[in-house]
Amino acid sequence: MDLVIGRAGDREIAVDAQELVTGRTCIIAQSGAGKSWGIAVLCERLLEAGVGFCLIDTEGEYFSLKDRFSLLWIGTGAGCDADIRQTNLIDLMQDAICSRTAVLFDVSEAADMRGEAARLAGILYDLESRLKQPYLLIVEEADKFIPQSGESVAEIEEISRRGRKRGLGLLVATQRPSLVTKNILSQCNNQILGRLSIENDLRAVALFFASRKEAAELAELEPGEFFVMGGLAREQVRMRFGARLCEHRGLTPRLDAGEPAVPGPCAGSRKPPSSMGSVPVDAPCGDAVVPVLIREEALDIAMGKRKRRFLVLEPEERIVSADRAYRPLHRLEVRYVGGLIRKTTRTASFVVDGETGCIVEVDRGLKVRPGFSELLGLDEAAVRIVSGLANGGSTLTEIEAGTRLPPGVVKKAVKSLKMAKLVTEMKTVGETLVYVPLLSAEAPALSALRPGADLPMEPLRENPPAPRVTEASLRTVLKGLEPTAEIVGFRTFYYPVYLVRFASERGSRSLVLDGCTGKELRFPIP
Ligand SMILES: Nc1ncnc2c1ncn2[C@@H]1O[C@H](COP(=O)(O)OP(=O)(O)OP(=O)(O)O)[C@@H](O)[C@H]1O
Repeated sequence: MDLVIGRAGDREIAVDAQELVTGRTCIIAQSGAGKSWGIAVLCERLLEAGVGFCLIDTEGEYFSLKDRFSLLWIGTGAGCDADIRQTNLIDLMQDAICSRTAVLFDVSEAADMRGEAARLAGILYDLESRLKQPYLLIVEEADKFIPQSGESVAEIEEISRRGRKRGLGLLVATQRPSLVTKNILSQCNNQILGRLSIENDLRAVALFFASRKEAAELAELEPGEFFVMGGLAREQVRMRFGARLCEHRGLTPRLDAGEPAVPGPCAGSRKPPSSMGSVPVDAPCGDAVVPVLIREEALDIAMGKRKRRFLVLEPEERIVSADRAYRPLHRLEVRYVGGLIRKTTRTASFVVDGETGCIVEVDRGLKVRPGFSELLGLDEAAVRIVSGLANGGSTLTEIEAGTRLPPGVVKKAVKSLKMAKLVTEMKTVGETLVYVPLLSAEAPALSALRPGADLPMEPLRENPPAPRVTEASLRTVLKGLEPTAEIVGFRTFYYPVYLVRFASERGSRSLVLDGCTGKELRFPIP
């Protein structure tokens, strides 16, 4: 039996249901790349075909399947069909296997997630040793249950080794293959692989590809796109999972750019107003992008970036610290009048680093562009002058003509720009001085700025640093660049980074690692 799960161009892509249900499959992709969507599509197709499965739901994100299908929801919350702590799981699972009923085993609020998963896997294995009915166990967030370092749930390992003969298949999903035990990954004869960009993770799935070059193609995939490989499909294929029949509850929470920032206990001043008393430690302090990298991996990367002693006289660096921190980022929405031929009202949405004023492009990680960093702290006139200076330089009178600013204002602004080392007098033409800009990067045009991707967010429950760059300082810079610019949306969120400090006999240095990709982020020193 074939199950149509998606498309490659105009071709429908189907997987072999027998292989899916009784084989060993891994579905791997970084956060936001469409794993839960893909798993839900697989579940919907299995439900349509009347094939039994049990899904260990760690986030409580699959219960919308009940909107359309009949399945059993075992969990702890209100509305569940059976309570995970009170039900007779052996009888329930026996009935489910025999009647090919799908079961949602929701451990999202269970006190002991691993314990519950172990109990379920043990019961399934024992029942199937006797019943031998095709049935599939789906394990979301496999790194929690079968980690590479630390103890695996033995019952799940056993299913991966000996389940097939009993008709009991295993599908494991993870966003971090490097953190899942190789014992199980290497047993997966079917693979559904989506976008990955962390080097360790690409290395961990390289075993499924003929060459490193092929594996590197994973970094190019779009959300929703996967390679289907192994025995599942007739040939290795790059495809996109199809539409969902039920609502997708794992939707990435969107930052609402238009909403004004609510000054919470941690926004702006870090001290809560006295009337609020002390803030509980776990009170949310804002929205933070979900980190991907764990500290051990950040340390590995830091070790690789250490300066090593090759010559006797070269200093050897030591790692002094590597700590996770949250960097404030501002998402701005700006309205302005633009257009070369016909002037119309336009909007630009973009993200600015709250420490330096750099523009950050948010994709799967951050890309840092100089942006406004050199212009912060200048007044509107100085910004207009330095960003408008011709490369070959301008005289004071030409600046006046170009900016339409009065002579006194131009003189004062040029003086402040000289002090900030952002302009210099290059030459004299007769008696007249010519000023040239010293900006290391051109200020970006508003029309060139992009909003970037929405990354998965969670509430931040620790005190983040207060941003140095304020809405008011950005407003001044934007007005200088484009007099019609108005900020119509401003929201601060937090991005995970690792701050690594090295020391040697010659001094110390620091670097910032992206907490989602592990890449080094080069921010200018404020
Ligand atoms: N095949 C698809 N078609 C349309 N939209 C998709 C598809 N796959 C993913 N998306 C979009 O991408 C978003 C993220 O997908 P999903 O929730 O499946 O990510 P994920 O890999 O499970 O992330 P995480 O591991 O953080 O839970 C979805 O909310 C949906 O909007």
